[in-house]
Amino acid sequence: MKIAFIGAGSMAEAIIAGLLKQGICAKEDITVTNKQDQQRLESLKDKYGVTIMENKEAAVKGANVIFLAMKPKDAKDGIQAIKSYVTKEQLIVSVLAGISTDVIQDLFEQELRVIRSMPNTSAAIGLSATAIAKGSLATESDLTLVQSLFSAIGLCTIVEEDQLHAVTGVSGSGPAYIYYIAEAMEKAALAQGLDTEVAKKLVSQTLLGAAHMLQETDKDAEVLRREVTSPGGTTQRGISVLDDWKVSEAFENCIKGATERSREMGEELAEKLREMASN
Ligand SMILES: NC(=O)C1=CN([C@@H]2O[C@H](COP(=O)(O)OP(=O)(O)OC[C@H]3O[C@@H](n4cnc5c(N)ncnc54)[C@H](OP(=O)(O)O)[C@@H]3O)[C@@H](O)[C@H]2O)C=CC1
Ligand SMILES: O=C(O)[C@@H]1CCC=N1
Repeated sequence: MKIAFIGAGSMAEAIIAGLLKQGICAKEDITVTNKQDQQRLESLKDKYGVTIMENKEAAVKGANVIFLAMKPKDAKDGIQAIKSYVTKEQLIVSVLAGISTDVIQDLFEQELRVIRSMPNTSAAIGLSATAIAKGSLATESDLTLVQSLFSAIGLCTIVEEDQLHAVTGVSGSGPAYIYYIAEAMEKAALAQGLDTEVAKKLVSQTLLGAAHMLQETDKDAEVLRREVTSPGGTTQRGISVLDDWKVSEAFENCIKGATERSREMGEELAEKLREMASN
């Protein structure tokens, strides 16, 4: 299978790294293009051996699957640059946060099969949490194909398209929340007298162990939390501070805000297109 990436940023790299690491495709079968950053393309070529192209026609020609991996704000220009070379036989896979498959089809101005996805950057090590949804013209077999691609680089589940906004708020952005917690815990560990290296190791291993416990035991997060929390002990004191600072509510608002932002980004582009159509 030949895959073209339109956009060569962190998400494209994470998917490329994952696909190659898992042997899903050969480096010769991956073509990458971007807007202008030649140095970035060269570095992807050096690191992964993929083919890099400035010419957009050459980049998409012969690809079975075309990944749209530019920022949502660049979707219009990015699609504009390739749309006359894309054919109905090619499957479009979008990773664009917030942008609906209908809007993507409108931007291409042709009836294309589009699968919308929301992976995360842990794809780079085969641990993405991805959800996908199919556009109106995509088939069940398109969905199965894309699910198998993403399953090679982590977990991949199928959802209704509208749910991808919430998925973005939870697992698309999710790694950043966890890094935020890691940063905060490391900083706090230093304040309590631990060395930087020791703090980093303990924090990352604690996150890793807790994630494995969530996946490998049948226990809910709440049960696992209670098991750590001895009455009158250290954890209870720590958690009571988190409760006092309303950290749980903060997460509720964090994910709500990110979900809303995904909807807004989709609406901003749709509105722009409506304005252009009416002028
Ligand atoms: N980062 C993440 O954790 C996640 C991101 N996503 C989605 O992935 C997409 C990419 O995000 P991310 O990788 O972080 O973004 P980056 O900013 O890292 O990369 C964006 C890429 O798009 C390229 N680009 C911009 N305009 C065009 C154009 N007109 N034609 C071709 N390529 C273009 C840029 O090229 P140049 O450098 O030359 O301008 C750059 O290579 C976004 O839509 C985001 O919503 C989804 C899940 C997680
Ligand atoms: O922050 C963003 O908009 C993108 C989408 C999910 C993760 N990063």
